[in-house]
Amino acid sequence: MALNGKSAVVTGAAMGIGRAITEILLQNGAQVALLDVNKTAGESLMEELNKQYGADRTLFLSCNVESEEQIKAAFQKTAETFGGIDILCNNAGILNESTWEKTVSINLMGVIRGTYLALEHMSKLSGGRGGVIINTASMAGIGPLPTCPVYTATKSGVVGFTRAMATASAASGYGIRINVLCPGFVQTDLMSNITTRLGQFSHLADLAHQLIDKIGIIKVSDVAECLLELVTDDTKNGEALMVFEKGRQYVNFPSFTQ
Ligand SMILES: NC(=O)C1=CN([C@@H]2O[C@H](COP(=O)(O)OP(=O)(O)OC[C@H]3O[C@@H](n4cnc5c(N)ncnc54)[C@H](O)[C@@H]3O)[C@@H](O)[C@H]2O)C=CC1
Ligand SMILES: CCC(=O)/C=C/C=C\C[C@@H](O)/C=C/C=C/C=C\[C@@H](O)CCCC(=O)O
Repeated sequence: MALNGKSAVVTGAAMGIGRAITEILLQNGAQVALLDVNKTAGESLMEELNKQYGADRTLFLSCNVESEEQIKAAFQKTAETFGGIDILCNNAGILNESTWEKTVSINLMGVIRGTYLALEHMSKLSGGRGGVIINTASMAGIGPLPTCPVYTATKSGVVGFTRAMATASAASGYGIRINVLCPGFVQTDLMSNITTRLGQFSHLADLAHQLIDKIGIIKVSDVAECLLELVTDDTKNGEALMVFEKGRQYVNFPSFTQ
């Protein structure tokens, strides 16, 4: 998919990986709707991006991915402003084992909600022009983290949901490719004060730091470059792309029918 003139939606766009995804999409010619629950950060970033890329290329919409109503309204506004939706990046997520129900609500249910609502705008079966959906999971969705079991569960769920939806989309004729991004440890706010985020597993903080030291920490731009590959390579559907200090690697899952 060439990005010139395409319209994208990025959730959790105001900071971290979502900001990097937004910027690489803009750099490659797309128009981007930035959705985030943090209105202050989102509006500030939009003003910065308007100066760099032009006011007609970005739109900030305050949106909590836990709310069906807010996502629905944001997608409708995006479609009205940009003339449709071609790309969705379900990126918003948190890490907090103390508020594990909220972690599930945002990380997994938010991705499912965004994907299903996007079908109404993107699927060729409902008048859309097809496109691509990229869900941000984590390497924790492939190699479980004992320090944050619920976070791990949400990311494993995003991997499984994405792969199932990719097959469903191909079989249904939606015209939508669906892939999942699995970063390792990335230098963002989510990585700050890790111990406080581990809840009842905070006694495993030393193990957490050992894992981080072993796996290494990458930059948000490393993740954004992988997202660009999954968006632009039309052969990619149902793929899980890991990215960590050793580089990028597609996950080879077992096949039971070939
Ligand atoms: N930082 C890391 O090491 C890794 C992060 N990830 C995933 O990448 C995604 C982005 O994380 P980071 O950029 O690291 O975090 P971050 O904390 O820097 O940014 C997350 C963004 O999402 C927004 N957000 C949070 N809850 C929201 C909600 N309910 N509705 C809308 N927006 C919401 C925040 O306001 C923030 O702007 C998350 O899904 C995270 O699980 C995956 C692998 C590694
Ligand atoms: C481990 C400390 C912790 O809980 C912090 C997590 C912080 C960032 C978010 C998360 O998405 C990053 C995950 C990175 C995981 C990388 C490697 C694991 O899959 C290895 C699992 C253990 C193993 O297989 O040795």
